[in-house]
Amino acid sequence: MMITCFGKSRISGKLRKRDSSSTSSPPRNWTSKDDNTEEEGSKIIFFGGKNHSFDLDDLLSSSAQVLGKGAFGTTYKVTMEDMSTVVVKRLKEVVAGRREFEQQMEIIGMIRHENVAELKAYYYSKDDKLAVYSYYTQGSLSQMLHGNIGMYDRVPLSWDARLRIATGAARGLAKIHEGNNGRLIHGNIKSSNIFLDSQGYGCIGDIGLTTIMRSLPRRTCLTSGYHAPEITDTRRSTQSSDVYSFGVVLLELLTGKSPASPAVTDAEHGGENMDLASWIRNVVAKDWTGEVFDIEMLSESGVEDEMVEMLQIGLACVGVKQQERPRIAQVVKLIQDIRSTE
Ligand SMILES: Nc1ncnc2c1ncn2[C@@H]1O[C@H](COP(=O)(O)OP(=O)(O)OP(=O)(O)O)[C@@H](O)[C@H]1O
Repeated sequence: MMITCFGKSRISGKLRKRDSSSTSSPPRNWTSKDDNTEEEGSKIIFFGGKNHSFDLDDLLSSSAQVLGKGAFGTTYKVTMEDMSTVVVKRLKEVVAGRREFEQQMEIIGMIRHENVAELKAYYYSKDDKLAVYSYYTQGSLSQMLHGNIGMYDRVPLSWDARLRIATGAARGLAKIHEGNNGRLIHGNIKSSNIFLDSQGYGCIGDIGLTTIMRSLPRRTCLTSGYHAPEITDTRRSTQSSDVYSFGVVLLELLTGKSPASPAVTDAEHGGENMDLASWIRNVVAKDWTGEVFDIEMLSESGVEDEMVEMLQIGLACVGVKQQERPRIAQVVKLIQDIRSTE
């Protein structure tokens, strides 16, 4: 194995062939030791200086647990021998060639911000594409808002906690939009891609994959509740469509409702399912604003004005006309102004 250190090390190594049975949940070694398929020129690329706590062999021989399967592949929590933990995303449906894939990863790898999940390393071979991220122990915002219902009690999220999550996530997205000379987009902002740091601020994960992956089916976009109405090809997402998706997350934080959930119905339209943004526009137009907020926060006193301010920011973000949506830097400022101490 050859290691060269130029701030970012390139380590040549072998990636054992993908193991299609690696989707079981119990911790296990996720590649088979005796499968030594090697592809010439394939190497794992690390970011962030030469002090890596693991290399490719460590990664491949570690226990992995499936965290979930998303549109872009399977996500594993990998625990190394030294007990450090990373998240490895095994990407499927990559449509970019090696060069475009590497260029995109280089752009993402440059982003270092406390509210953005760090891309630690990536790997590209004909059969396998991996992205390695830092692991967030507290799970995603989606799990916090909607998880584990019926199994055991969720910890309710206070308004303060939600405000912090929104503040951090907005800062993270603003940093992402500064990437690639101000042209970088995320393309898949949603609550399962937002995590919490140790102080409870939101952090954005899964950066920059959308443009190198196959476009999501139109139906998925229509039913997810997160995609801006103008998006017909997710590879052509824009910063403005990111702002729309971020607005949906704000509305999700305020209402506690999942944008993809059929629980969002409109009685006046015969109980028809409608997306979260449309439902809230409807309710607000009828001047029933107070009724949209998550009942979990109803017992908190003196916060309704702040929630109404956030609702206005969310509604501006989910504007149907792209040109009327604010830029994310403006959204950061508006959210910070809700409470000047944040
Ligand atoms: N860095 C991370 N730390 C902790 N949990 C993570 C991390 N990245 C992803 N997860 C969790 O792993 C699970 C699977 O994630 P994955 O990204 O594959 O799917 P998704 O978020 O549901 O959909 P999509 O592929 O569209 O992003 C989700 O519950 C997600 O919140």
